[in-house]
Amino acid sequence: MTNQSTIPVIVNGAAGKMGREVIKAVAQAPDMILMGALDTSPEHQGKDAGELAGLSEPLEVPITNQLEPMLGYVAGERQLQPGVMVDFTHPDAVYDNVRSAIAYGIRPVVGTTGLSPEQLKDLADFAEKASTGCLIIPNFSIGMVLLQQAAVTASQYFDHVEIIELHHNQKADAPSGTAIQTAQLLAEMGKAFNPPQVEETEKIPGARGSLVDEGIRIHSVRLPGLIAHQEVIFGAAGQIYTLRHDTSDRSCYMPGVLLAIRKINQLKSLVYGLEKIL
Ligand SMILES: NC(=O)C1=CN([C@@H]2O[C@H](COP(=O)(O)OP(=O)(O)OC[C@H]3O[C@@H](n4cnc5c(N)ncnc54)[C@H](OP(=O)(O)O)[C@@H]3O)[C@@H](O)[C@H]2O)C=CC1
Ligand SMILES: O=C(O)C1=N[C@H](C(=O)O)C[C@H](O)C1
Repeated sequence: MTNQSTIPVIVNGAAGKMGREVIKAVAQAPDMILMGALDTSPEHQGKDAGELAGLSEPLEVPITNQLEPMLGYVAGERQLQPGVMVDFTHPDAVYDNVRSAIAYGIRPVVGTTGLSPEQLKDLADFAEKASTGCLIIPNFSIGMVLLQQAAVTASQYFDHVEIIELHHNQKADAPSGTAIQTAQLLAEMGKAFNPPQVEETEKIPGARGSLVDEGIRIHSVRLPGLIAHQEVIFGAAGQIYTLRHDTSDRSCYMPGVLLAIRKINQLKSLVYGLEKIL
């Protein structure tokens, strides 16, 4: 049953690991309706999004790869709230998807990682000009927001820190979007970390991980059996302080995704990070 406060949602990447979770969460949300399910994978075209997501009843929403007609269809719906596109696709696709959605007046809620700083800046300019909300959220779990807050606090007292992120081996991008965001948050503290203690030589390139903001290093592990995990390790004379977040099920991201869908119509520009809308 829909009414004027119902939010129409398109899920992009609907056949993927995250897309299927989002389909289930949206289908169960009383204030949302799934209006479109997009995915480019040929083997899933035409399948019912609900059945693919493991729901007991079909949602009568077939998977399609036709992004622009879908955006136009939802943009033309005048009896409901403005449309939202949730994107969990691929680092190579997300930039174009977001531009297209904004061009149609559909608000993007983006979980896909791997956007470059230049792409992020360009999308921020585009959203600003269109006066359209756009949420880019590297990690939708509350546990990661809390870990990052604890890391920012610890960084006031520790000068040495390294980040290890561990993920399943189907992940396309490295380092993870979350690790990059964590390093950025620490870098915003305005100090240089890890002052060199000796002259280091990497005997094998990459042995010391990737050097990102303000001297912070990120190490990426990819293994079957993992889902998504991150450690931020602070060191000082005689002590180690380790923060760790582990996910055991992708449902952990759904409260954050639903919150973003509900909040995005209050925004008129691009906002980066779940912590900004909590
Ligand atoms: N922000 C967060 O909290 C989280 C973010 N992520 C991120 O979300 C993204 C997706 O992750 P995950 O679900 O695990 O990945 P999957 O590979 O399981 O799913 C992605 C799906 O998108 C499809 N796809 C690829 N390109 C397009 C396109 N142009 N248009 C529509 N569909 C497309 C893929 O099809 P095919 O397989 O045929 O390529 C696949 O079905 C990653 O960037 C990941 O890092 C993941 C978890 C949490
Ligand atoms: O690919 C994943 O799985 C995840 N990707 C995001 C990232 O790159 O940070 C979020 C989470 O780590 C899971």
